[in-house]
Amino acid sequence: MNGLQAVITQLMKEKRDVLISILFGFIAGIAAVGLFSASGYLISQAALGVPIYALTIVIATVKLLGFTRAGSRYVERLISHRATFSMLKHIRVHFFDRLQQLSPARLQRLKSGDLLSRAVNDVESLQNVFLRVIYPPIVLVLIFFATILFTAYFSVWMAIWLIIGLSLSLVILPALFAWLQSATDESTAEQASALTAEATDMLYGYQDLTIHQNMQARQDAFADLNDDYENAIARSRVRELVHQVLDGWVGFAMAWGVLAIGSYLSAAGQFDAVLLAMFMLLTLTVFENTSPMAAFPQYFRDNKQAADRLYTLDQPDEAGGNTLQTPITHIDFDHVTFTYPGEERATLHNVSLSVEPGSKTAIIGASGSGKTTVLQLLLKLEHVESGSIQLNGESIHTIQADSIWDVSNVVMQEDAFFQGTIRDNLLSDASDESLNEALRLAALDSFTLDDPVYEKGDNLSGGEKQRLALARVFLRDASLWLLDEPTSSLDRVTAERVLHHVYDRAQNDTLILVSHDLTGLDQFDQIIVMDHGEVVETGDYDSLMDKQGYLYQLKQIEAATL
Ligand SMILES: Nc1ncnc2c1ncn2[C@@H]1O[C@H](COP(=O)(O)OP(=O)(O)OP(=O)(O)O)[C@@H](O)[C@H]1O
Repeated sequence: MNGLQAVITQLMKEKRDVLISILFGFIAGIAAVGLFSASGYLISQAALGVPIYALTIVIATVKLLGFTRAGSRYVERLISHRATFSMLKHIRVHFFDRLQQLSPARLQRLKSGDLLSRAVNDVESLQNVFLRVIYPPIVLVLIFFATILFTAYFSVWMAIWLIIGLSLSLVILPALFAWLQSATDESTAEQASALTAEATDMLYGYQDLTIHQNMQARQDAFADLNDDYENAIARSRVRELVHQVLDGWVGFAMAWGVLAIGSYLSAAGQFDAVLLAMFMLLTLTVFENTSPMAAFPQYFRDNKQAADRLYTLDQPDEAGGNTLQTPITHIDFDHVTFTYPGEERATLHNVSLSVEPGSKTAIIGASGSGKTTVLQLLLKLEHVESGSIQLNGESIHTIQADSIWDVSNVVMQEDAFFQGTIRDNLLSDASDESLNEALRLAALDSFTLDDPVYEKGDNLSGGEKQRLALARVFLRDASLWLLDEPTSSLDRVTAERVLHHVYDRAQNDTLILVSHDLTGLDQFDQIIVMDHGEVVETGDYDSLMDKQGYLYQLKQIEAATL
């Protein structure tokens, strides 16, 4: 299902309102046509000196049509806007529902500004889907259809002439302008989104941009984007105006044509000349209704793109799978190759490794060698491209991601912190006593549970954030520990103290630690050395040192630089 179809599905939840507004839109439009036609007839008859009492019915009809037009227009506006706002509510609920189901990796990849733009601008712009894209052509076709039937009763030639005008106004001009638009520039929705993403980036990076004296360059880039956006809006408005003017000309040409056909036919005795004014005004009024079509191509395109952008999130992530019934014991990577979406270069090549139950594994290697990526694949934050990962002998594809998270104690390099208190950020409903104990184990005993935490943990140091993340895992009761450089910002004494507690708690559990630190590796059952996305060495500390391979060389370099 494409985006627009998905939006229409949400709109159809308000089917009753949609049908009522189309009905009243039609009544209002046809009443206007009737009003002006009857007025034209009245003028002709009055000019011919017909006594006023003979025109009472026509005068009453004109008045009635006037009231009908105003009343129907009011009902149509009320109901069509109610349908639109209800549709927006359904779209918002659906969007946030979908957002919650996205995998963290996919959510991470959406730039925050872009996401904001989808949630606000794209949803807002979809208010035009019914009011400016679906509703006008339907109502216009109905009005034209009724008018042409009425006209055909008096003159087939005039009806054919109106059909030509209808095709011009409803099909040819909108198609021409839609084509012109698609040939010239990208949609304003995309430009608005780029602008919001840039503004969000500038806001978040304000401090760094100022320190690195790069603010001016970013402001210039922002101003350029803003200019592009304003120019795109201006261009689309100009196109809309030109379309409107051409549409008006079509209306006038049609009215003159009707006059010419009517005059010719009445000279030939096939048409009553007293009806000429009526058909002139009928034509002018019916074509006046086509003015919303001038904005149709722009709205159609922008709404289609907004709907597509919003509903790309509807493409499901990999299907759920089974729940893990037992804690993870065996972990096996078999010739795993992985490339991040959108990247050309593979990050992991042919990685094979095995982790035994209850063992302690260290993954070491140069920065960028793919250590974190191994953990991300293991946590199903990213999906394996070729090769396989087996947990307890079962393919990771068939296991639900949250059932892996359930049995894991995870500290990643950048954990998220929230505005609130230390207690809130421990993400646990354990007793205060347990929370304080976790803080103590993480060497954060100088903090109280009620100490404030700012947005994104801005009032915490790098090391405090790491310790808070460790305190979170001390509060969990999982048997697989996945720690990605959990103490890299801590001084050596504090790091050793905290890690001591980790090893103590993980005594009988399986632990994988990603680290740059080459000290203490002899405590591990297995060391995996990675380089450029490959596993270059695996073994325990003594065997790797005896082998005098990568680890040995790294130790030599470390010794030489100390
Ligand atoms: N989300 C991402 N999108 C694209 N490329 C990525 C992404 N995350 C990491 N990479 C790239 O993948 C490679 C491996 O990254 P990874 O974080 O796994 O390395 P690492 O060994 O953990 O590095 P470090 O020790 O510096 O944390 C790097 O070249 C990095 O640029």
